Amino acid sequence: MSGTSTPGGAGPTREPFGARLAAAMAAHGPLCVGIDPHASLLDAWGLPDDAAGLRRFSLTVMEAVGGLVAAVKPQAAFFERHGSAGVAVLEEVVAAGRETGTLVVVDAKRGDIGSTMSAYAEAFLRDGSPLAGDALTVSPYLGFGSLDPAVDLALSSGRGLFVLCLTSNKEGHEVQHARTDADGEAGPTVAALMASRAAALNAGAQPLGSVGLVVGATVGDAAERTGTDLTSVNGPLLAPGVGAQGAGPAELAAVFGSARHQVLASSSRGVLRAGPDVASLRAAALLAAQDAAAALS
Ligand SMILES: O=c1ccn([C@@H]2O[C@H](COP(=O)(O)O)[C@@H](O)[C@H]2O)c(=O)[nH]1
Repeated sequence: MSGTSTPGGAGPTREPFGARLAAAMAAHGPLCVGIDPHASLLDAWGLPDDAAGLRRFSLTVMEAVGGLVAAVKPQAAFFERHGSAGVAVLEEVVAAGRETGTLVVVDAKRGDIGSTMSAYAEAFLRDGSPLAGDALTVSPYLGFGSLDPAVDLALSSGRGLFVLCLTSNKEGHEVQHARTDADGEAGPTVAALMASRAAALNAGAQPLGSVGLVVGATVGDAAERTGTDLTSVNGPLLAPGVGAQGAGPAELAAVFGSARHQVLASSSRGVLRAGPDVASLRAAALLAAQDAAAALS
């Protein structure tokens, strides 16, 4: 992560995440490459399913796409399944993002009661923590307010959040399309409420706020059906589901409509299957970035 020291040694300062992401998307296109070292991908790359294989895989992806795309998104689960040695590799990926000037969204989907959320925030959003990238995915299903410690630390450290809103999986609607209760009356849907909470935090930010949402590229007309106003969020929209989950340029354009300029499309397996050859990975990432840019322009 880029940062400069403030005069007087008050610690690093950096542009807000929303501004840094907008600049990265303008420079490299609206693509995030997911780093999801599935056991099957390690095998396909001729690597062992252990921490050494994980490290070779992840650093090869960083060699291929570092400095080339707007962001990378390591999926924490695939690192955690290798224990502490895997978490150490995740730390190396975060450091490689910083060194190559590529934004790192740590996809850990953390969410808990506020007192515990503070500890997650310190792990993933605090200056000096080896797991702190540029942004973190968080789950608001203990209530949006339970995320306050993460919101506070993200905003004060120039980092960002992506709050789950309309996820790409087929089961998400059970929770996200449900109606909330507002003083005994049917209130907005859960997704619409999450979006309005993010919008409140991003009010007035230019060019984009730092509290984004996760909205899958696979969700069709769900934003419209749930009354979720994506444009008013004034923050980035992380759109997984591109590639392996079946979404492509047509789906990106249809799902996001007038909010398309806020979108950071995300593809993991769709790019990673081109490996282990670095040039092939790079070509796959560039093609995905061009497709996303054309769909979202
Ligand atoms: O709604 C969501 C939220 C997160 N994800 C994550 O994105 C990647 C998708 O990987 P692909 O290989 O491109 O399918 C993965 O890490 C998911 O956990 C999501 O898919 N949907």
